[in-house]
This record gives sequence, C-alpha cells and structure tokens, in this order.
Amino acid sequence: MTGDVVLEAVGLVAGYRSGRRRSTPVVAAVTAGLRRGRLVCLLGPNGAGKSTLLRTLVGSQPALGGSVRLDGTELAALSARERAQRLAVVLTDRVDVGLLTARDLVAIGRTPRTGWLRSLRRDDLEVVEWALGAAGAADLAHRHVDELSDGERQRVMVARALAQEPAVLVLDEPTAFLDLTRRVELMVLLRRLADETGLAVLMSMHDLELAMRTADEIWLVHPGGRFQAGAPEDLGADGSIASAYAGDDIRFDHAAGTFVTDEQRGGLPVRVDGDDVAVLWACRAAARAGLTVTPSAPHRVAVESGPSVGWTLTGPGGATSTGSGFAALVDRLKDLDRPLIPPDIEK
Ligand SMILES: Nc1ncnc2c1ncn2[C@@H]1O[C@H](COP(=O)(O)OP(=O)(O)OP(=O)(O)O)[C@@H](O)[C@H]1O
Repeated sequence: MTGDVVLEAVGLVAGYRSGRRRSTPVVAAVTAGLRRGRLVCLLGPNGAGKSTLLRTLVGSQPALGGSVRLDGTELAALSARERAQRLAVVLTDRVDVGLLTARDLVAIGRTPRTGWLRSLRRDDLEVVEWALGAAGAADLAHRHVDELSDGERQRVMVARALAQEPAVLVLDEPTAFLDLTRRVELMVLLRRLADETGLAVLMSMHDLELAMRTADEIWLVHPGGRFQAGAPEDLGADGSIASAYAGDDIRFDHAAGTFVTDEQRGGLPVRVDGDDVAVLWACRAAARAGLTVTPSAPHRVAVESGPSVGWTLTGPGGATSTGSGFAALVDRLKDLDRPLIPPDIEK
C-alpha cells in the first residue's frame, strides 16, 4: 500500500500465545491501511476480537504473524518514544490521575516530544492549549480530572492524545460510557479533527449506526475472526454487516440500515420512497411497525418532509391511504389488512 497510508497491517494475525508452541489466533489475515485524514471504525460483535486487533495494531501486544507498519517503518523496530511521537492511544480504562487538572494531564501528553527531564517551553504550552481547544476541552482546563463527567473526561483524554501531535489516533471504544448526545459530539469532534488536521483516526465501537453514518471506512471483524474492510455502504449493501451481526434475537436489516428484533423480522415487505431525511425515518417507522423494507414490494410508502411528514401508502392495485406524522403511519402500517381507498373513489 502506498500514498498517504500512515498505519498499515500486512497479513497480520492477532491473538494469544499460551506456552512456547501453542498459539490461538483471534483475527487473521488483516491487510488494511489507515490513511491521513480518514476516520475508520472497527466493528464486530462481542468477543470477535476488536480489542485484540487494536492492541496488536498499536504494538501493546505482539503479533502472531504478519506485520504492522507506522509511517512505513515496522512498528516493532520503533522505540516506545518514536511510536508515541506518531501514534496516540486512548483507552477506555479509568486511570487514577490523582489531583491533576485537565491542563496538567494534557501537558503530560507532551512527554514523548520533550522527554521527562525537559520542562515545557512556550511552544509546548501553545500545543497544550491548542489540544485543549481542538478537543473542545478548553473550558475544562483548570478542573480536576477526578471531578469530570465521563464525557468531559473523554474530551480531556483526546486532548492529551492530541498534545502528542500524532499522525494516528487510536481509540478503544471511546463512546462506551457516553450517552447518545455525548457519543454524537465525540464522533463529530473526531470527524472534524480528521478533516481539518489530517489526523488518521481508528476507533473501535459498538454503536453500529453511528459508525455507519460517520466513518469513511469500516473495518469489520466477523465472529470467528475473519477481517473485512470497506466503505460503510458497501458492507451494508452486500450484507456483510448483517452477517457479522446475525444473532439469535437481533439482526441488521441492510435494506433499512437499522437493527431489527425478532418480532420485527420477516414482516410484510414495503417499499419506501421520498426525500432523504423523511425516507430514513420512514424506514425506521416501517421496521417499528414490523415490516421489512425492500426496494421492490407490492405496498409502497411515499413520504414528504414538512412540518409534519406527509405520507401516502399505496397498495398493489393502486388504492391509497394518506396521512401525516409517523405515529399515524406506524398505526396504518400495523393494520395493512384494512382496505385502502381505490383510486376512482378518492376525492
Ligand atoms: N489475554 C487473553 N488471553 C487469551 N484469550 C483472550 C485474552 N483476551 C481476550 N481473549 C479472547 O480473545 C477473543 C477476542 O476478545 P476481544 O476482547 O479482543 O474481543 P472484542 O471484539 O473486543 O470484544 P468486546 O466487544 O466484547 O469488547 C475472545 O474470545 C476473548 O476471550
């Protein structure tokens, strides 16, 4: 792989050794490149091997096979300090930071650049302030890290990583303990950093829909350890995401782009047309009503955005029913047996 790839795995096998001879591969045949300015989400069901792969990619766990290159150099050949000058890692574990303020903690992020012995110069302090600002944590600078909420703390940890001025930022489940608003905020922040500073971001996460909406690329670990990389839409449309997450009670409906539960599975098919935003929500409404959204189906819902979304449900023979608002749409879709109004008697 060439060009602006900053972190590259070639034939990487991540897993565990037990004893001298025995090894247990968890994720195999990983060949992928993380480019400058790209946001990549690492997805996969519980226990598939996301953390194992991330730890191997950042060098905190030895590879069972293949190689990892950072800026074209074998990771294993770089000293810890050389790695930290190019690669920053944010883990979910809560580390005890004593009575440090957010600014103190972010300043520690300069250590790979300054060494332990040199004190911070004016330009280091400028980077610390930049990192606090870039991570949306400037207003937290004087606060003790112990007192921060999970979301605030996460922003400070990102600021600390940015203070290393890395080319690559790797985060292990950074959204795990955040509520939906904070999760979206963190994704927007990482997206902006990738776009504006050229930072390459790789993050593991469980929030599949948020990842699919934000990432440039998805790295997907299937149960059993098969690895796949691709654009979110490609992996969604070809059923790869659905197959990786196929479980007993829940599955990913790749036509609707959402998870559906057992009760929603196998409902009557319906097609949804209209403008982008309205279609997205209408697909969700159809799934909630127990229907399966597919590109071609005898029943069709046309939606139109407005103060209240207007909809027209058309049946196989051209009979229709109209209404506004998603509550009414869900009620109508749940009751598809009720006759629609034939075209000739509709006013
Ligand atoms: N230290 C270890 N030694 C041996 N096997 C391990 C070790 N740590 C994890 N595993 C195994 O490796 C597999 C992958 O675990 P990993 O934590 O990487 O998955 P994950 O996709 O990150 O899971 P989750 O989404 O639940 O965090 C699991 O079967 C797990 O039991």
